[in-house]
Amino acid sequence: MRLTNAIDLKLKDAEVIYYPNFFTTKEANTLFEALLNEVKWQQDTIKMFGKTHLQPRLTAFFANNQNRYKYSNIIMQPEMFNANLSRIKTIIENELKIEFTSCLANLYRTGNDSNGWHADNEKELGEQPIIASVSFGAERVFHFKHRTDKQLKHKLILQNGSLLLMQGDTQNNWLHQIPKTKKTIGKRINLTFRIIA
Ligand SMILES: O=C(O)CCC(=O)C(=O)O
Ligand SMILES: [Fe+2]
Repeated sequence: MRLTNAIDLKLKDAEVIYYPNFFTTKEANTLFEALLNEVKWQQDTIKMFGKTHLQPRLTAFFANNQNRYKYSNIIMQPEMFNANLSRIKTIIENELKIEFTSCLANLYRTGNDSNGWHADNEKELGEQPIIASVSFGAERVFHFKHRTDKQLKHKLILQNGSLLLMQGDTQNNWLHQIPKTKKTIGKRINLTFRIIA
């Protein structure tokens, strides 16, 4: 049921599948409210090109091991998964038949919050990172661009309750971002489940 209406994006040199109805709207709305209130959302300072900035969104990091996650010069120490995050993790694992260790959570407070062009290709994610990315709350546009073939771009809307699975060589060949938008929109929570060895 959860994997119905799957859309294979058929991106070149990548494996990206979008599951628009992974969670029902009712489940997604309930989880959105719960996570909004129970997660200790933080705004970290990142260092890029020698300058420090506040990240343009709030984040939190969870894992079932002690492994830290390092990116953009920040080191995130994991917290334990709470009950809702554990339930979400188990549902995803049972459907995808993949086990995850960690989850980086993002809260986009308004359209002015964003996530700049990047790939999730840190060494600790392995050579072909598998990332299962769940969205709750307001819809946001997600952009892909190929690293070397500049013609190749793709846009999709990440709907409330959807799951985006990125695997294979996706992170090696493509970058992704959540751009800012001038539209007045509500909050969005994104959970990216990862395997961090
Ligand atoms: O918010 C999203 O959908 C993307 C999050 C993301 O790319 C990340 O946390 O690495
Ligand atoms: Fe990412």
